[in-house]
Amino acid sequence: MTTSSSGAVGVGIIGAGNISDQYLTHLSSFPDVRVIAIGDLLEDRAKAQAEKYGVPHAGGIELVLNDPDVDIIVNLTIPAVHVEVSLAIIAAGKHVWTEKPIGIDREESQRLLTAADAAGLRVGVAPDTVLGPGVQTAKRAIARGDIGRPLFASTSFQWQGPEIFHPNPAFLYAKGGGPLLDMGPYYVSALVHVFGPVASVAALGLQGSPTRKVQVGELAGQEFPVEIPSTLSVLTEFERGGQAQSLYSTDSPLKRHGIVEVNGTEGTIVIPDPNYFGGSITITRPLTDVSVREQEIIQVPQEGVLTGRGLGLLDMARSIRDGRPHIATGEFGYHVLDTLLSIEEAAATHSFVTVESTLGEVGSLPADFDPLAATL
Ligand SMILES: NC(=O)C1=CN([C@@H]2O[C@H](COP(=O)(O)OP(=O)(O)OC[C@H]3O[C@@H](n4cnc5c(N)ncnc54)[C@H](OP(=O)(O)O)[C@@H]3O)[C@@H](O)[C@H]2O)C=CC1
Ligand SMILES: O=C1CO[C@H](CO)[C@@H](O)[C@@H]1O
Repeated sequence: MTTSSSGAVGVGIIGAGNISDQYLTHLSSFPDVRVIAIGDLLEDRAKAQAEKYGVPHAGGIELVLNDPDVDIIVNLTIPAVHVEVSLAIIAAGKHVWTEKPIGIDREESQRLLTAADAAGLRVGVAPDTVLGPGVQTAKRAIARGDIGRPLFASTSFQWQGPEIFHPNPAFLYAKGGGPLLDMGPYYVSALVHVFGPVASVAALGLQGSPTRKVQVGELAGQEFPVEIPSTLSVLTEFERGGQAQSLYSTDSPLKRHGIVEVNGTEGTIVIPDPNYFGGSITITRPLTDVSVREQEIIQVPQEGVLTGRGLGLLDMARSIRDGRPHIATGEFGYHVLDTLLSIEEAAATHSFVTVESTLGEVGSLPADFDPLAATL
């Protein structure tokens, strides 16, 4: 349970891998949180990150779980152990912020939500990129009616795959990974912010190659198995109306990703890449004078302070202190996972699959939310 009631909220991190640099960079710049401890199975890895970012305590995982000044623990482990590590965090009496996806199956993810509820602790789930000024400004514009009634979205994520930058990419092609489970959380979360919960999905999938090779780092040249479909074409229907067509592929030499376009009765809005916190937002309106074929592209000014990973945890930390709900809840993360697993099932069975979970209103971050202000 939380220990402090004023001042910065104490944060611990479990997992000192690739993405920990981004979290440490941004969390260190938010005055309302303080990273107190970092742990990893490889203690030296945690110690190196602690030294780089001035974190006072570093060592193994238990060190973070047992730190009395830590209120929230960030779970930056691989997806296959997300729930195991998150359950240990709850058992230690701390709130969890976990990287995506919340877990790799429904049953274990529900177990986490039940345990957190029983303990009166919170679960927050990445991605928090969709809380950034990019997606949130676009969401506000759509809610204002700037494109009329939203009808359908197109999203696209295609490239040759994360092994070109990640030194240990096997988990990104294992169960719980792939373009769908690894990158789908960004696109599905953005769509759910705009359209609300998903009702049903249909999909086709394929696997470009049964094995892949590490391209960079010490393991370069090592072959690893591909356990998931590496290309999926998806149709999505939303509960409150609206549809989407989405492509997820790591089988394409042509890099074209970060595409999220929402078409409405009065315009099309282009939303920035949901893997990032901000970017260009534009609206294109129907031609009124059909003799002029040049379409005007209207730039929508991005509102809010641009930061990075850790923003959702900050919203959760402030919400805990204020006694209000945070935005990136465990239930939201569960609905996203449920949707992604339903897509996998739809591809495997060549059918439409009903998404069983649902959500109430999805909260928005106010335009004046300032991560860099000290408010606690
Ligand atoms: N890399 C990226 O660009 C991004 C990654 N993410 C997400 O962040 C998470 C971590 O990814 P990333 O940092 O890239 O991965 P890394 O492989 O770099 O790091 C994974 C971490 O998980 C730890 N780990 C592995 N197995 C276990 C276990 N059984 N128990 C406890 N810890 C374990 C590793 O420990 P050890 O040091 O001992 O190997 C390491 O600290 C994933 O959920 C990913 O989806 C999110 C956004 C971007
Ligand atoms: O979440 C993520 C963000 O983007 C990367 C690719 O560019 C992914 O591989 C990673 O897991």
